[in-house]
Amino acid sequence: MAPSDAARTDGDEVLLEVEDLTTVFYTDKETIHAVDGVSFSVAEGETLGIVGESGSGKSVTARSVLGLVDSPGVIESGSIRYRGDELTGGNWDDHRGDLSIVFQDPMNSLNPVYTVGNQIRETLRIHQGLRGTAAREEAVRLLEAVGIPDARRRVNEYPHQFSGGMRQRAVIAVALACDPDLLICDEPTTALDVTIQAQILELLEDLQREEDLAILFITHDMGVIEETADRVNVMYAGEVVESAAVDDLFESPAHPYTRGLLASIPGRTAAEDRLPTIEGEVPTPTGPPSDCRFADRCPEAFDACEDVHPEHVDVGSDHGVACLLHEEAYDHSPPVDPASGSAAVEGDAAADGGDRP
Ligand SMILES: Nc1ncnc2c1ncn2[C@@H]1O[C@H](COP(=O)(O)OP(=O)(O)OP(=O)(O)O)[C@@H](O)[C@H]1O
Ligand code: NI
Repeated sequence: MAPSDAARTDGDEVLLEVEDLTTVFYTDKETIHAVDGVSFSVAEGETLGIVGESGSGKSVTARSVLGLVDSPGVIESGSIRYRGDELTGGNWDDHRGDLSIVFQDPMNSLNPVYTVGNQIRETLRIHQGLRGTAAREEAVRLLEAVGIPDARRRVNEYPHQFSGGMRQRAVIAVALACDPDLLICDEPTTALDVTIQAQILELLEDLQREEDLAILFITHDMGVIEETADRVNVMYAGEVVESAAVDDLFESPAHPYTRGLLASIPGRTAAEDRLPTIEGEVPTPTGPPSDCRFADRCPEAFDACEDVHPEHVDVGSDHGVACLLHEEAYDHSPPVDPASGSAAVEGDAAADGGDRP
């Protein structure tokens, strides 16, 4: 049994299971381990967030899951299973419509020379075999479902006649036309202004409920994670460095990188005019890891962090972290055993012989 099976406690069926996924780009200059030993699973109807700075491997993870990694990239090892079926090795075609993706830039996802309705109907034809009136009606229904007013008229318009927010809604309608069980959203709101962003997030939430979708939600924004995700993977330089339920992660972040990302959310720190940011940037992972890839930016790093690659350890129920601060052999944190901690305080108080009134 895979560790992720054992860790899952709810009754929902596991839809997507990624295990030890490694995706490598062999460029002329270097070998980039863009995704390096990543494991996670998504249950039916769940939203799993993937968060991390630019270059951490979020999009390559998404493209790997969809079988869209192109040369010079290859899925080097690992397993991607959809409802138990292995997808790696070229078996994506059996599940093409089951997984669907919404990218960041709606203008690149829509073809400017076809009407929005045309593009939805084409997807309906390929993935659901719908044609003629049935396809036309379903296209209108989908545009209504994603909140486009006057859908019956607008279905005949071209992408450039839509505003940015409406275009992203149209892209989501195209993605839904596959009738997917899992929707992968790769920074779907990053190109939109804040108000529109909030509306799209709300739409995704509604759709998830109504269409019983699981969502893999990719963003660099912890604030968006808080609003959308049930569970979250924090990625850094190709690796998942922490994973937990969202509430858990926000209450007790275990990785210094996670704490850094959380500190950059507006409103969570006292000095709101100058948000703390993590100095430096994500390194390009050019070989198998021999250290903690975050060590040189980490405020809590110690010597061993430069020589030892941290393994995932459990720090709570369904809460894992890869950081030497949490490996016993390298324990640099103060004693955490609450029982012995309180016993020591009582002992001291008794020995002091009544300092307190
Ligand atoms: N086609 C490619 N050829 C070579 N390297 C690539 C290619 N695509 C991605 N990479 C590398 O893989 C690593 C991860 O990239 P990825 O796009 O997944 O990051 P990301 O987390 O999605 O970042 P962003 O927030 O900027 O979208 C980066 O080092 C990137 O340079
Ligand atoms: Ni990306």
